[in-house]
Amino acid sequence: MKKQLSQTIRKMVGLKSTILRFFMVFQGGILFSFGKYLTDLLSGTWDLFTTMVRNKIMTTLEIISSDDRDDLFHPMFEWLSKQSGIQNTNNLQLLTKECAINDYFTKAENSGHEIHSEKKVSRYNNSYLERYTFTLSEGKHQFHYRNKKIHVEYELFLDEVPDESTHYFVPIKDDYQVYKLTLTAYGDQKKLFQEIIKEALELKREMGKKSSNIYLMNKFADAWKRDVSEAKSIKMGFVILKKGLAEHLVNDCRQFLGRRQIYTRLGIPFKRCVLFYGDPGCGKTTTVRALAGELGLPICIMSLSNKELNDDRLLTLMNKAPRPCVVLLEDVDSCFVQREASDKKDHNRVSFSGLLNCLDGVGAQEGRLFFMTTNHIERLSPALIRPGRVDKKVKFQKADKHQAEGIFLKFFEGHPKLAKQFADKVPEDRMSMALIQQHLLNYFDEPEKCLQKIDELIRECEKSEEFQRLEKKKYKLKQKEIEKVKSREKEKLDTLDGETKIIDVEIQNEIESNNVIKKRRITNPKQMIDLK
Ligand SMILES: Nc1ncnc2c1ncn2[C@@H]1O[C@H](COP(=O)(O)OP(=O)(O)OP(=O)(O)O)[C@@H](O)[C@H]1O
Repeated sequence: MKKQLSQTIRKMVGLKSTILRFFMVFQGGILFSFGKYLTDLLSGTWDLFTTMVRNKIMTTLEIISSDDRDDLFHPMFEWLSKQSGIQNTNNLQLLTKECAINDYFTKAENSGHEIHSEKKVSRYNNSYLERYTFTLSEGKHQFHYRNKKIHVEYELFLDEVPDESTHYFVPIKDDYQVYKLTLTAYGDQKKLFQEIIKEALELKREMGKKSSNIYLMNKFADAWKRDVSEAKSIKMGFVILKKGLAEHLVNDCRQFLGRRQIYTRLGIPFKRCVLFYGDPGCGKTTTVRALAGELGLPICIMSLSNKELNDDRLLTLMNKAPRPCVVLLEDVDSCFVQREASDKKDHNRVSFSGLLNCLDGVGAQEGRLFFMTTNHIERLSPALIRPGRVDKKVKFQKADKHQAEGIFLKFFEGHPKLAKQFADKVPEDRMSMALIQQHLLNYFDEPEKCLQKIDELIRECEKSEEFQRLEKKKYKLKQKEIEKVKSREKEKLDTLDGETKIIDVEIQNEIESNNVIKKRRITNPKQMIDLK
């Protein structure tokens, strides 16, 4: 009985202590949570208060680098690096760069930075410049602009970045590096910041003139990324096309760009679409790049066979492209073989209707110059290339005499005689410009050898199946032409009543490689003409 009682008392005491312990922990938890809530509230209120005070007495300008826009970050960074106050700081970053001498793009890139050391080095007969410069480093800096002190904070975001619209932090995608520049000055300095922005914009224009202005799709195919490889923009003089074609294309584009008001007045979408078709390596892509360079427009290049690209992303890209700009859609045949193909809609790919929406959509109507390229025009759906959708079709053929001579002169400027001989040797419309370029590159320093060795290349080409096919085609066309001329002459002879007359027969045989005009003088009309 005693034992039982003592056990019951012990149990009750144990229970009580458990309850007591539980309450103590609970109480502690409540106190901790309350404390945390209170400190959060206080720090939040403090942040709000300091932000309000800062906004009242200071002006702040934030610039965030972003890969999907033609933003002001890089020009602003360049501009800041030029400011003497920034250069005087002890908080600098070393930028090591090697560039080809006379590489104006790289020079422009580094123009503002204090040069720590510069050394000329020679490698494989090329001169390079090894340059060590100081640039803005991460952290806080300050400088004076128009007698006002400006504080600069340069931050790098590795995991998250503040979203522009919501201001919440959002995760950064894999291949993005996001930087932020914050400029702060006391007082209402909006005007001062506007001046700074103006100067940065001017610098951006300068940089834009010298850089490539090429935009490529990013890894996710949902945004444009400026091509930072040191590819420069090329001009029309770089490509050697059939006589008159380059001028025609430039004039056509210039005319279009100058007709915005006419298009608007007539209610026609302000866009132009040109299809370049023909053999590979004949200069379709290069011509589009050169046209963009000549017109001083940015060029956005996209390959429709990219697996990441789909209809939605294509539209997004179109809306995000700079305006006006040149849009190059490469190898359109690879995705849009036939209209029916769109029925089997693959969600990871661009559908036929997706491309049509992209060409006809609102995003396309802002002075966009579309260029589509294909090696197989016959595979394209007629709906894609109908008038109104495609305004112009240009065929790119293999090199003619004029092109062969031009490209030889491009490599060996001081050898016009050799260039003529070279062009005489190259068979018309049999070799692509890319193939001839490869040959010229093989004998870069030896123009005579280059001329001599072209015979070997021609012999090799003659063995190829394509060459044989083209030869057969040429033979058939020639036969047809001869038949036509024969029947025309026969008709004329039948109407001559046996009189002796002089007939000049002119055959401009386009199929003939040298475009020679053949003349036959026939004194006796009754004589049979053999033109073979
Ligand atoms: N007309 C040309 N003038 C100068 N260079 C040319 C010309 N055509 C081709 N090339 C040279 O050949 C290479 C390939 O040219 P490009 O890519 O423009 O050809 P393409 O017709 O677009 O070929 P593909 O159909 O295979 O895409 C480039 O390096 C370019 O320099």
